Amino acid sequence: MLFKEPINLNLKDADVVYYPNFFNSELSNYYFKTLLKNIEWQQDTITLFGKTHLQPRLTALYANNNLPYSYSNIIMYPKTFNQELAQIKETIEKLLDVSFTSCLANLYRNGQDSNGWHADDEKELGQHPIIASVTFGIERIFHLKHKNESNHKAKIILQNGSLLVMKGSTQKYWLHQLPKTNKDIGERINLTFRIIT
Ligand SMILES: O=C(O)CCC(=O)C(=O)O
Ligand SMILES: [Fe+2]
Repeated sequence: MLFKEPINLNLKDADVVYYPNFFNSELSNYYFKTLLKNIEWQQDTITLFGKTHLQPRLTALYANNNLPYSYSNIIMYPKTFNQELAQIKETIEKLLDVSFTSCLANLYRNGQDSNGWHADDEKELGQHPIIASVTFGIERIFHLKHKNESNHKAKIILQNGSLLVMKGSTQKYWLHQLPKTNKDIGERINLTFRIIT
């Protein structure tokens, strides 16, 4: 394991830390290939302003409890962790000294797949949610913006094998997104470990 220095984004009203090479490239490539195959990817429909759309990415929910996760009019029911997800979860838990219950996985198939502006502030995540977000595969740009102060924003490239940790008041005061890109790029897997109670 390669624990390069973490980078604190030093955002106002937030606590966001980036670990560029949390997993080395060999292990990251192994996880990418295995998870692409082993995760039971699905594409849900979401309803926004009365109109139904396919979500612009594939998702899956895993957990060590049977609690569902609901957001944007979707309710997801978890599957039990497979071996790789359990291993990744444990590695991150050792670093952060927390126990996650759940993992919401995202598969961005190409540059046209995306994740719009949102905060992960659902009730079942609690008051100050900690979210550990891992990237495998093609790197993508990640945006953050303050909900009330438009001069506070950040952009970061989430590279293969990286870990981004958002905690404290981040979800209360900030939004984040993964925008589309017109670049002809391949797949990215994102794992967001969460505590759902
Ligand atoms: O793909 C990412 O890096 C972000 C995913 C995300 O924000 C989410 O699943 O809530
Ligand atoms: Fe999110």
